[in-house]
Parts: sequence; structure tokens; C-alpha cells
Amino acid sequence: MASFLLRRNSNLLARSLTGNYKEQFCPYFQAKFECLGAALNSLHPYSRSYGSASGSIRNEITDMTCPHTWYPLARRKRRRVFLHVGPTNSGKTYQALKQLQSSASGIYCGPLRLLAWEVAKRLNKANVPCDLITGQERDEVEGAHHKAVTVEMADVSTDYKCAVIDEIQMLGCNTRGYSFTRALLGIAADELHLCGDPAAVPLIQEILDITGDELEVQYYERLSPLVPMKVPLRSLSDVRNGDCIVTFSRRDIYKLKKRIEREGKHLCSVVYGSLPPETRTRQASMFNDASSEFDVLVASDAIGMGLNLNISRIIFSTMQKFDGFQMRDLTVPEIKQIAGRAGRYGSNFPLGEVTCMSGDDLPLLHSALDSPSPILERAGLLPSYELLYMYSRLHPQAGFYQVLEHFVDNAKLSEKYFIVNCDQVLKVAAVVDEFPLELRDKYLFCISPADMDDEISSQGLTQFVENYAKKGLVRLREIFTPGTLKVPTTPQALKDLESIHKVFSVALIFISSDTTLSLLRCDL
Ligand SMILES: Nc1ncnc2c1ncn2[C@@H]1O[C@H](COP(=O)(O)OP(=O)(O)OP(=O)(O)O)[C@@H](O)[C@H]1O
Ligand SMILES: [Mg+2]
Repeated sequence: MASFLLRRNSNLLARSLTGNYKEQFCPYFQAKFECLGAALNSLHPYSRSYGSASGSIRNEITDMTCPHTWYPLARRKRRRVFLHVGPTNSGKTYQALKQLQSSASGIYCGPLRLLAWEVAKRLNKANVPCDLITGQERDEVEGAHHKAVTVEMADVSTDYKCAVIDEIQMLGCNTRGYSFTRALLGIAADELHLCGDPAAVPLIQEILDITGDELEVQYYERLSPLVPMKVPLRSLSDVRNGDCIVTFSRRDIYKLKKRIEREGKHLCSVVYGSLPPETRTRQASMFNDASSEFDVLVASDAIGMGLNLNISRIIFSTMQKFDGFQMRDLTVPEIKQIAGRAGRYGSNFPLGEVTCMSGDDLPLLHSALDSPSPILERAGLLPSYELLYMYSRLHPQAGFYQVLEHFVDNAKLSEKYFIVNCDQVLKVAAVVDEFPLELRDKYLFCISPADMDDEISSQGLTQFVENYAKKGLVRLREIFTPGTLKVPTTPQALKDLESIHKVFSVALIFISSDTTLSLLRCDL
């Protein structure tokens, strides 16, 4: 790994930028550029500074009320959209994938890397060659006309016969929502299948009313029962084959694994968000494989969406999680999604059960499973590079941080949309503004999956940016000394290794991605 090089303006980076550049220079942006050019030319050269540009042009650029016009290729079609909605384990994704599989070309967009992997594996097994593309990997299959991708990698500049967007209710997510909105508005497919929670129906109906697409809603019922238990799990010695214990911190995951394994009856696989994706896949496969000794899973909500694992019973060790700001109760959709992993149709366990480790948590579990998810009101958006570029032309003295912050403050939105939380992007912007970089390089760093709340990851990114700005070249061996990475023997060493992996992931995005500008920060 240490031999990776990143060159400024390398072919790949340039390709990734121009690829997206082309995609976004649609008539909508072209018109705005022309407007902006005329306005700048009409200004006195010395007055072209922050705050002095024409207010009406600024309003024009920050107008995000019609995001559907950003995607001319999709707008040229009248797409046939099928919205598959229903509870978990009701066959929504299965039906959508059947259509994808029988189409001449297509793309599957999912919220989790594990889901994209599951779909690619399934299509390839059915002799439909399918590429797997996520923020960190690109597994290309000869002759493939199908792709399974994490939604951030959805390609809006290619014409497809069929597309699937899974877990479409995520368009309301406060951080990743904009990628789902982009895929919904932008994918140019004759037939588009959306799968998800019924709570998304009214919002999608309203959005697609404006795009002029043809929409059909199909409702589903659960295929096999999910039984909420009346009693909690009394002790870890009652854990049995096929159980999945859910908890949210790495420390608790390993503590539970150790305690269960100490009983001497089971071996546990672990799955959680900051575990590198290949490791997550391997752990999930070991658990799913009936012949392996790993018959119990200890996992966070990284297993919480759409996945088909051989789980018989979900056991919530806690009903609270830290959401980056505070400890809070799990929401109704989160509880239903996680519980819905038990007893998947066609798995080794035709009946699913769900319970908690504490009896005090049972009322919340039962009421959540009985409640509908709250209706979604708005879909997420994020200003594109092109909009920010135009805005920065009006404010040439401003750094990227200021440009983004001001843009978001001044953005005009229709009532169906909101701008997603930009805190992480702004944290990276504050770092990149310290270095002499072009706006598009800064933007690229800002949307990379660097975790600025993690000390090692944020230090790695800073060093990365510094080397890049100085030499236009980054040698990873200058950031990490080769040979110093060891198999971790303590929890802290494991955490550090996961953080280092995040820095390598940023490097990979710069080196291997074609659609870099469309990447979102997290690739779960
Ligand atoms: N008609 C069917 N024939 C055979 N297997 C099916 C059928 N429908 C669904 N399945 C299987 O049932 C399981 C659950 O289906 P699927 O993943 O489509 O559910 P879902 O409604 O998308 O659930 P979630 O909301 O959790 O994503 C999968 O393993 C799928 O392959
Ligand atoms: Mg599904």
C-alpha cells in the first residue's frame, strides 16, 4: 500500500474531474455560467471582491429550487418508475432485482457496501456479469453491462435500461440524503425501481410529479413472521446458534464477543461501521456460512438495512446510541430495520424473533415494531461543485469554507428539499483553506471520506493535503513508514489501525475513482 502515488493532474484524477465536469455542464449550469460571465464583465475590475457582486446573480446561483433540471439526460426520458414499499423482508428488493437481472443494462444503487456486494455476487452467480463499484473498490467483470454500486457512486451520465435505488427513504437522511436525491432525480434509466419504506411514498409522488415521470406504487407484505419476544434474554449463556446481538460501540462489540466466547459454546463474527469493508464482508460471510464455526454475530447498525443474513434472533443489547452529539433512543425506523434482519425468507431460519438484553427496553421495542415510520417531508440536497465554483467567482477573496458556508446560508430551496448537514465538509474545508489549492482540489478533499473527528484520520488528511499542495505528489510512505503496521494486540491498536485504513481510503478515492466528484463522504 505504501507505494501508492497521487500526482496532481494525473490522468486518473483529471479523468475523474472532467468526467463529472461534463456531466454537470448541462444547459441549466451553462445558462447560469453565461449569466455569471456577463455580470462579472459588467462589474468594475476593482469591485470584483467579496460582497460587492451583483445580488441578483448571487440569488440566481444559490437558487436550488429546481434540482430536477440539473440532470438533462434523465429529463429527456419519461421514466417508468416502480416504487416497491412495505415492511422489511417483504421481497421488495427481490422483485426489483428480478427486473434488473432481465434487463440488457442496469445499475443497482444501495446504501451499504455489503448490500452492493450481495447484489453483485447474486447477479454474477446468475450469469449476469456485474461490476462492483464503491468508494473504496472497483471490481470490474469482463463484458458487464450491469453495476452494483453504493449510492454515492451512482452514475448520472450513462443511459441504462433499468436502475434500482434501494432503501430510497434514505433521501431524508440528514447526512447522506443528497446522494439518494441525486440518484432519484438523475439516473437516466427507462425503468427505475425504488425500494423502501411506505413513509417515503408522498414525497416521492410529489417529486416525480414535477419531473413528469410515470409512477406506479406497489405495496408488499412480510414473507415470514417476525415475533417480538415477551421476555428479555436472561443471560449470555442463553445465546444460541443464529443469534445476532446488537450494540453500537466498538468497545461493547468486542466485550460481548469475548463474554459469549468465554462460555465456550459459540464463536462470534463482528460487523461494525469502522471495520474496513473487506473485513466486514469476510465476517458476514463466515457467519452466513452454515459450515463455519462462527455461528453468532455481534454487530452494530451496520447490518441494519436490506441485508440478508442467516439471523434467527435479533437481541438488542441497548436501545440507545451515540449519534455524534448525544446518546439518544433508537428511532422507530432504526428499530424496525435492525429487527427486520431476523428470520429472512429463504434463510436457515423461517421465523424471526427479536428481544432485548434488558426487560426495561421491551416496551420501546414492542411499540416501535407496532408503529409506522413518520412520513418523510423533505429530501436532502448539497450544492454541487459547479454551483460552488460559480459562487466562488463572485467572492474571489473567500476561502472554500466561507464559500460553502455563505452558499448554504443563502440557498433558496423549495419546501420539499433541505440541505444536508455540512459540518464534516466544513471541518475539512478549514484544513484545505490553509493551503494553496484550486477550488476543485479543495472540493475533492472535502467530499472524501476523511473522518475529522478521528485524530489519526484527520492528521493523515492534513499531511496528505500539505504534501499534495507542496509537490503535487503524495507518496504514502511519507505519511506512514512502511513496515510499521502490525497486527493489533490491544483495543487501542485496533482502533488506530482502523483510523489508518480510513486515510488509505482517501488515497484510494483519489487514485481509482472515475466519478470522484459525485462521491459522498461516507461509504458504509
Ligand atoms: N418470490 C421470492 N422467491 C424466493 N425468494 C424470495 C422471494 N421474495 C423474496 N425472496 C427472498 O427473501 C429475502 C427477503 O427479500 P428482500 O431482500 O427482497 O426483502 P426486502 O423487502 O427488500 O427487505 P428489506 O426491507 O429488509 O430490504 C431475500 O433473501 C430474497 O431473496
Ligand atoms: Mg431490501
